[in-house]
Parts: sequence; structure tokens; C-alpha cells
Amino acid sequence: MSRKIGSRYTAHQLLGRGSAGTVWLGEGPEGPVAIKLLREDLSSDQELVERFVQERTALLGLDHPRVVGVRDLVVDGNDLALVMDLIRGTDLRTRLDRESRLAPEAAVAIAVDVADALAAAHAAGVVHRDVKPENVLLDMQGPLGPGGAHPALLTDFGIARLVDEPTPIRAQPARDRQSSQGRSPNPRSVIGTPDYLAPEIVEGLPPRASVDVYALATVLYEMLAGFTPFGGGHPGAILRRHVTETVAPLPGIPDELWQLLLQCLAKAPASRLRASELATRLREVLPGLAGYPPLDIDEPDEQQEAEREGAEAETPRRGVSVPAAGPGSGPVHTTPRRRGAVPLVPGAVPDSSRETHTSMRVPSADELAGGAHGTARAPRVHGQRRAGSARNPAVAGALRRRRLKVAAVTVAALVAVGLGGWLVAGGDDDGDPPRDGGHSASQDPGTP
Ligand SMILES: Nc1ncnc2c1ncn2[C@@H]1O[C@H](COP(=O)(O)OP(=O)(O)OP(=O)(O)O)[C@@H](O)[C@H]1O
Repeated sequence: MSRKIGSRYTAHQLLGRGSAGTVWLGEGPEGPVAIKLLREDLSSDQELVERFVQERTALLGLDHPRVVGVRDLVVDGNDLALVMDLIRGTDLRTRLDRESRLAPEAAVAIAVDVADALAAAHAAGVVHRDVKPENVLLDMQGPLGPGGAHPALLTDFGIARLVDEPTPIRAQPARDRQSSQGRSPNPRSVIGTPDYLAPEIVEGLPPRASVDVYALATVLYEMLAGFTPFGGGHPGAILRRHVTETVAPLPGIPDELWQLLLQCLAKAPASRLRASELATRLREVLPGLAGYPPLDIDEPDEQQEAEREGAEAETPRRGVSVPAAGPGSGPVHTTPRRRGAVPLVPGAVPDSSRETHTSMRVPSADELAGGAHGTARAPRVHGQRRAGSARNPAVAGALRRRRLKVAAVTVAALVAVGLGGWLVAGGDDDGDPPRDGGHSASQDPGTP
């Protein structure tokens, strides 16, 4: 069923869902468009409305072939909609859900496109702040590039901030704001997607362009490995790993590529390459990757993860796709993935397919310092058991004993920190909506 959005646009078909709304295939005076419609029950939320308007503001100044163009912002009664260029294809998350790992050449080709988009954004003074596979759209109608990769475009500048703009996304008391001396001593909240958050954001430093480079390097690592370097488990644990752990090497990765990844995943923002430099260096590496197969590595041992982190939040995700005009590009159904994330939007329903944002309290310096337990995920060569794997019979007994100990220590720690140490602000591990906003969002009915 179609519906008018403002006087100029019509929404026809659901393309995908985000935490703040739905994206529709639509029609405008100049042809097909993508229409991002803010959920009606949330359009009265001032903060979200600002995020929406900001997305347009950030993107209107950006005209680049690797950035999804924003054409219009519609405010019509309860409807608040962002009209964008329609990208016929899918998003990188859907592709990763389907293929798990990409061949290095295809992965790097996609990363080059995103690095180009970021270089343009950074040159315009815009930091994206939410680079992740969900926000990389693959244009199935575009020409095939190296490794058979379709052109990639960066979208969703919803939480992008103009560089040096002091106002945080989520309002925080002035006393909590960043001092010129360094990190804020007080607890504050951070918004983003835990797996891709640069350590300096966790530490409370203002996000500069280098946070996007860190996030892109994380995405590239994920395209190569099938998982992110510091993901898995509770969002708080993920944040801690970004700050305290070193990234585990990927067996079989070409050294030049690994060095680039290491440099861009550096804890110190100044040590990272700029986006334009990363694009150049990745382009140099590309020809040497032709014919390289996807890395032959296994996902980190789930049982080992459970051992180290306790129960993990299970956030179901549904497949989304854009019907592409080309052959073999029909709807794709994704397998639910385990994601340590909770919704950005207070009250957002847990079965939204894109609940990958997290608003959480930034851990204190003490918590970060005391948190290094060597929990970064270590990739394994395919078929090989990790020395400490619970699937290895030699260590299973020891792990069972340790589990009891861990349970005891966990209870003691929770008591010691008043049950709040790592808990997401207002959220918990069972996928329930956060409780901090007092919103009572109902599920999007799925029709415009
Ligand atoms: N311009 C577009 N053209 C075609 N499809 C799009 C476009 N923008 C978004 N989509 C589709 O809609 C999905 C949801 O997009 P949206 O930006 O709302 O959410 P998200 O980025 O996944 O989540 P969140 O906003 O919570 O970060 C995308 O993953 C993609 O499949």
C-alpha cells in the first residue's frame, strides 16, 4: 500500500529498518528515491528530530560519488522524512551475514570506497561517527570493481557531528563535559555501536576524524575475519577491550594489509592514518591481493567467549534488502547474529532489525584500568583448537572448575560495584529496551 509523504513523495515498499525508523522505496518528482521515515511514535522526541535534521544538514554539504546523497527533508504533520538517493542493492551487513568473510581483494575494494567517502566528509568538516557495515550500501547496479566488489557508498550520517562542535549527541551536564585537559572525570554516556567505537571515545575524548578511520579498520577486519576484533559479550566488555587490549593477528593475512590495519586500529588517534592516506595505501595494496582466497579462520570459540564474559545479549536481526534490478539480486534473508548491542532509541522494540546503536555509560578510568583480562578474540586457523578452548577435552575440566570460580568472583564484583559496573545506562543483557528515557515506543507497524 502506497502513501503520500508530504506533497512531493510517495512511499511504496519497505526497504529496511533502523533504530529510529524505516526506509522506503519511494517516488519523487525526479524519479525513484529512498525515504527514511522517522517512527511516528518518536517524531515528537526532540533529540531524534534533531538527529534527523542533522543528518540532512551534514549530508547536504556533501556531494561525493561514495556518499549517499540527501535530496530533501519533509516535515508533514506527524511525518518526518529524509529523502535520499536510492541505492539498488544491499548493505554490507547483509552481505557479511550471508558470506561471513570476503576475499581480501573485495574487502579492500569496499574499504577503499568507504575511505574515499570519509576523506570527503572529513574535508568538509564532518565526522561520521557511526561507520559500520549497516551504513555501507552496496550498489548492485554499479560497475564491478576489484574482486567483483560492487561500489560501496556510505550513508546514515545521523549521528555525524561537525568537527569541533561542542554539543554532545546526548545532552550531558556541563560539569561532565570534556575539559581541555583530557578525559572527563565524571561518568558520561556515549552513543555509538560498541564494536566500532574508538578507544578515545570510550575514554571521553572528543571524537575527531580518526574515530572514523578506527571504525573503518574495524569494518575491514570484520570483512576479512568474519568478526570484529573486540566484539563479543556485554557492550561494557567490548568498550573495555577497545581501550585495554591489542588486536589479535589474523592468520594468513598479507603482511602489508595487516600493517595497515594495525596502524589504523592504534589506540592513539594520532598514530592512525588519515582517511585519504588510508584510501591511497589500500589502493597500493589492492593489485597484490588479486586471487587471494578468503582467510581460512574460524570464529572465536563461542564457549570460550561465554566463559570469559558470562551470558551474552542476544539481539535478533532481520534481513533487509533493496530489490536490485540486476540478476541474482533478490531479497536476502539474513541469519540472526549474536550482537552485543542494545537499541539507541529508548523504548525501541527489541526485534527491530537494526538495533546496533548503544547508549551507555562510559566506564571510569579505574574500571578500564582494572579490566584487562586478555579477552580479545583470538582468531584460529580453520579446524584448529585454541589452546584454551573449552572444546579441547584437556582443558574442559579446568574450565568447568574456573566457571564456578568466575561465578563467585562475578557475584562478589557486582556486590562491590553496586551492580552497576558495566551495565548499559538503562539497559540490560536480555534485549529489553533501555529504561532511561521513559519513552514507551510501540513497534513500527511496518506500513508507511
Ligand atoms: N539510500 C538508501 N537506498 C536504499 N536502501 C537504503 C538506503 N538507506 C537505507 N537503506 C536500507 O535501509 C536499511 C536501514 O537503514 P537505516 O539507516 O534506517 O538504519 P541502520 O543504519 O541499519 O540503523 P541505525 O539507523 O539504527 O544505525 C539499510 O540497512 C538499507 O538496507
